[in-house]
Amino acid sequence: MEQERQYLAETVRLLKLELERLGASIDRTAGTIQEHKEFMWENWRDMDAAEKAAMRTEVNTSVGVGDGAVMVRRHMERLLQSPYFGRVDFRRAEDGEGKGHYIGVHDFSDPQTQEILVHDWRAPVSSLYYDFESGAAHFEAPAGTVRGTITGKRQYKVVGDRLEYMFDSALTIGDEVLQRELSQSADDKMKNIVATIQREQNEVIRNETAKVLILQGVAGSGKTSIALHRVAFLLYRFKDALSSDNVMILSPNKVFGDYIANVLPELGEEQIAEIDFERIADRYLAKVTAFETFSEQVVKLLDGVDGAAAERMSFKATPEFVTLLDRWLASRGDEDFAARQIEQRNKRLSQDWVADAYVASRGLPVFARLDLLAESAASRLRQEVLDKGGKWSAADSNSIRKQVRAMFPHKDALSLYKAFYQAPERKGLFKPIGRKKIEYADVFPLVYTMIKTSRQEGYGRIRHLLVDEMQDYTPVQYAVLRELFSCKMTILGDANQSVNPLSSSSLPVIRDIFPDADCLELCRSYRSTSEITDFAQHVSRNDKLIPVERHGLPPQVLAAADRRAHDEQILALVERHRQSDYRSLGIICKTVAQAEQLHRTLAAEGIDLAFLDYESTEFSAGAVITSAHIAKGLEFDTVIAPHVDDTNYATEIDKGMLYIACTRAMHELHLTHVGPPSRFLAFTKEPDSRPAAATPGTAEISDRGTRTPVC
Ligand SMILES: Nc1ncnc2c1ncn2[C@@H]1O[C@H](COP(=O)(O)OP(=O)(O)OP(=O)(O)O)[C@@H](O)[C@H]1O
Repeated sequence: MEQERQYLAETVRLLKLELERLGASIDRTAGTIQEHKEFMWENWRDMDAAEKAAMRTEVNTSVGVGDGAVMVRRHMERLLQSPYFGRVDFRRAEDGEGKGHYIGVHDFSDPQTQEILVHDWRAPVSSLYYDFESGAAHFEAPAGTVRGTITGKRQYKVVGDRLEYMFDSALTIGDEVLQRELSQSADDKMKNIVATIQREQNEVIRNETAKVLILQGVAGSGKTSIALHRVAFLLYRFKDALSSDNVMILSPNKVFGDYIANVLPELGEEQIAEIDFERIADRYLAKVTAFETFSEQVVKLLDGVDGAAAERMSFKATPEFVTLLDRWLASRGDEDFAARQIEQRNKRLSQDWVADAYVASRGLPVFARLDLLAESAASRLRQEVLDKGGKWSAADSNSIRKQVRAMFPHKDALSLYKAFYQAPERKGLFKPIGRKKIEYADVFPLVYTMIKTSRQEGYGRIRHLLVDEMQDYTPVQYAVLRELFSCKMTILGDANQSVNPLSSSSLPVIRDIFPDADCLELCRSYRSTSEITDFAQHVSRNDKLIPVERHGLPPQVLAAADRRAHDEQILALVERHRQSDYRSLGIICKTVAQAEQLHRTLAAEGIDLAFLDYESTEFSAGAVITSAHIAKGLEFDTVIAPHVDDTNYATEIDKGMLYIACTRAMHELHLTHVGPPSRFLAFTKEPDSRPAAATPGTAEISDRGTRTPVC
């Protein structure tokens, strides 16, 4: 113990010294930059081009050095908050040398001796901590595999220079610390989990080779956390080739983007850019057509769609649809183009010349071929006219472009896409909303048509794309992603949490789209108490799910005589939450409209709640009211699911929403209804299937390691 205290005290002392040194060095660099700038302002006129260029380079170099030092200072400051969280004692087989390796969020070495005092959790040696129990172990160092024996593993909770507790854990990363972490109140934003990453999660984080990695994980298995830790790992591992500017996350909505925004900065990395499918659609369709959004489609679905609309959605949500559209588009260029003579200012290009010129560009998208043909025809005729002393104007080139366009019956990608539905077997499967707006189901088929028929700029600078909520995207959306992002991808989601069963993708379908992908699965669920997980499992069963044992109050399903009594019940639950130690509360309704109405009712009673709808961009901590769709990916200490009446939750889509709402709860779940409860809660009336009552607030800790209480 004394040894541990000394190690911590020495590490903190050196960290503080290093911070001071860095501060002074940053000040000096800032001074140098300022001097250079002043010199430049004063002497700019007298400097020649070479001197100016040299000066600029010098300033840029100083700025680069300063930025680097600022970044290291940030890391040191972060380490000072908690210098390390783990230690692994490893004896190398090669020379029998044994050493304790301390692990924290960043590397830190003694500036004098260069001895590593803390290893970054992403460093090769740190994988020992996550991947092995006591006994034989190995890790991949740059020079090759290092083999040896783990003689001990220890976990710490260090705050500043105080050792709050530590555990010796011979086996996996101790349940004790994990239990403590999971029992805590939800943070305002998603937090990092470096201290308790589990082995199966580490495998996902440290996979360096997959071009595409598909991660299927049950609700609460840490998919999103793990994907963000994976980004941090890749940025560390490939720091020379990859920067945060090259990584992007495709997230379901802006609220979710805000919720996860802290994880990478907490891990010492810059935030990565975020995008959603709506922004992609907007980028390509803004000047083409108005379109229904995903959220509008969800609202429509929850209100109930007719059979024809369901058929249109399902048809466009299959891999076969992509193949069909692809084939049809590929043959348009040859089958629908009719070469004709071009004539301008009494000069002609024969039909054969046109046909040959068009054939020469085979392989390019059809509208690019037409543009190329028009350009070469105009250039040729222009030359002939000018050679004879004539004049050529922009109007002549335009006229040629028109003549060429007239050889292809489709004006643009939209009319081409509409023509796809003129085939008798597809009649009625395209139905615009009014005259100018297309349904959501047509949005990505149209974007795909645009990409396949004309040159479109993609996202070339992105080298790694994270795709969250993979089950909510259709094969044609993946086809669009493949065209726009020719980079590595981490694709994650849960087939059990689809928002729209009519147009979602199952794991096998996604696997077929990326046949070379590495597929990994996370089955342990960490978020909720065993009682809540068991309850949610009765709503929608997933046999693969393994709950992490942690106990709390059984979920309550509360009946109310009428609407007024129902709202009073919610008021009482909100009050109860206020009196508790829990911080965050999510009131999760089926739809945004229901959330809005209840928000108004509760506001009239003086309850202050943050209302999140599709326009919201920020995740507010504390008490929130929203819909299940928007709550996807979020979590709360306490969840209240109002109006779980059978009329409200009756369809498969409703069931999905109920499951999402229940699985957002970490510690407490309450459901309220008027009239008969939803059919999906019928199990609550069968005594045998109810989760066993547990003592509130007790956490079942399986005692794997020896506990050394400190302080
Ligand atoms: N190894 C771990 N140590 C501590 N906490 C963990 C660990 N793994 C996951 N968690 C916690 O479990 C919760 C769920 O994580 P996350 O939101 O990443 O899961 P998810 O699989 O994306 O969930 P969902 O699909 O249900 O939205 C978070 O509170 C996260 O901090």
